[in-house]
This record gives sequence, structure tokens and C-alpha cells, in this order.
Amino acid sequence: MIEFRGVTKQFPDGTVAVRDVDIVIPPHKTTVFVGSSGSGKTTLLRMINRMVDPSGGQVLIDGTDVATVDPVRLRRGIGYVMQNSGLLPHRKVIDNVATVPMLRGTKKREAHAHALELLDTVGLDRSLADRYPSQLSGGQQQRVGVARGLAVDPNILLMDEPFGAVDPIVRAELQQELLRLQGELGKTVVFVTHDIDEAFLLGDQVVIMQQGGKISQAASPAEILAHPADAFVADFVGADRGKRALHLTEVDGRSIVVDADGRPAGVLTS
Ligand SMILES: Nc1ncnc2c1ncn2[C@@H]1O[C@H](COP(=O)(O)OP(=O)(O)OP(=O)(O)O)[C@@H](O)[C@H]1O
Repeated sequence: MIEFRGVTKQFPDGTVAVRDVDIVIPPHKTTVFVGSSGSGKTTLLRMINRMVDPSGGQVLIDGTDVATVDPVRLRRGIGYVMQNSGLLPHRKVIDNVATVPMLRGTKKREAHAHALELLDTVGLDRSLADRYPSQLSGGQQQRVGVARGLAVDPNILLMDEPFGAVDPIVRAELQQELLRLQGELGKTVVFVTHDIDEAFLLGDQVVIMQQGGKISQAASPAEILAHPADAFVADFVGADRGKRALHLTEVDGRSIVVDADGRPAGVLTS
């Protein structure tokens, strides 16, 4: 479990990116931070693995304040996937996936064998292992990014707009792939997006952020749709959403609410 207790982040220039945030992120579920640009989503995410340290409050993982844990040791248990994959351009796919485990002492042969398995896991053909990132499509690069995030077998996977830079069709494929993976792996996933439809599709818990780094509502998609906390949330989730012809469909055992055009509007959780 990850817990934010009264967390504030003020940068040295005076910008308050996150203000007095209290939130519990349950294990083995997907929590999505969603909000407009500059609402503090990335800052909040990065405080989990100490890429950013809070200026007030505490971030706890399983009850331990991350401020007391060495950042290198902390990141061993936390995968990080970012927009534009963040792959090293001069390294082959296999080396991109295997590098961090090797830095941590895994033998090359073992790291490469595991990297190939991870390519299977994220739905990539093993024949891509010897290519360089520039020889892959944007969607394939993102899949490699996810494989790399999983390479240290983390309990926690942080994903910062991982599907933001790919076209809508590939994005929909990657979203379905993440739902499948999450069904298999059951990681604690914390995912950042601008896109409320993506948030409702992927999130067990959706955290709606507003400007100034404050949380407007943190709840399941169904609860947010049924009971938006305030006018900001109602507006953000789309005032006309309820007027669309909604119906249910099953995807990987989850009940997804889709509108008349087949666009996901939310996930039903028990
Ligand atoms: N290193 C920094 N120094 C000063 N201000 C910063 C720094 N990093 C972020 N900010 C500011 O903090 C606020 C929140 O930024 P953050 O990147 O967390 O937002 P976000 O919701 O993730 O935005 P986006 O969706 O555009 O990535 C913004 O006003 C941003 O300009």
C-alpha cells in the first residue's frame, strides 16, 4: 500500500505543484491520476520513487516513509515507464530491457533470457530483440518501455502518460494489453494521464486533480460517474456523459461501460 499523508510540494521558485494531498493507493490495483496539464500529477507520481521529495508531509510504502529509504534501493522495487518510452537509442531492445537487472548484478545470460520472456509478456515478437529503438514503431517502443519497467520484477509500476504519444488505435491496443497484463501480474500500478476515458478504462481508483495540485475526488469510476464530488469533477468527466447511450461489455473479465460509439466511458467495479 502506498499512502500520501498531508503531502505538499513547493519548488524552489515558489510553485506549489501539490498541496496537502492525502490518498491511499491500494496494492495490486490500478490507481490513475488524471487532470489537466500542470495539475501536479507527475510531481505526485515522482514522489513515490523519490525522483521528487515532498516539502511537507510523508509518502509511505507499506508503512515505511520513503524519505528514510535510500533512493537506489527504493527504486529496485519500483518500475518506471514514461512517455516516449525513454529507451536508450544506442542500445538494442534486449539490452534496454536487461540493463537495469545487469547493473544490479544479474548475469548477462540470465538477464537476456528474462528480457526475452518479458518481450513475450508485453506482446512483442522476440525477433525484435536485436533492433534499435528507432527501428520500432511508437507502440512497439512503448511496449519495450513496459518490459523494461517490469524487468526488476517490481511490486509497484509507475506509468507517466505511457500511451500519450501514440495514435488512438495503437493507444487502444496498449490499453487493452495493460488490462490483460494487470489481470495476470496484479502489480500496484500508478498511472498518469490527461484522458478521462483512459482513466476510467484502466483505473480501479481514479484520482481527479485540479490546478494547484489538489485532489477533487478519489473513487472508483462508477462512484465518480454516479456521484461527482463537485461541479469541477462533473464538468471534467463530461456533463453529457450520462446522456450517451451507455451499455456494458466484457473485456478480460471486467465490465466496461461503453457509449453508443463503442468508446469506453468507465469500468464497473463491485
Ligand atoms: N522542477 C520544477 N520547478 C518548478 N516548477 C515545477 C517543476 N516541476 C514541475 N513544476 C510545476 O509544478 C506544476 C505541476 O507540474 P506537473 O508536471 O506535476 O503537472 P502535470 O499535471 O503532470 O502536468 P502535465 O500533464 O503537463 O505533465 C506545474 O505548474 C509545473 O510547471
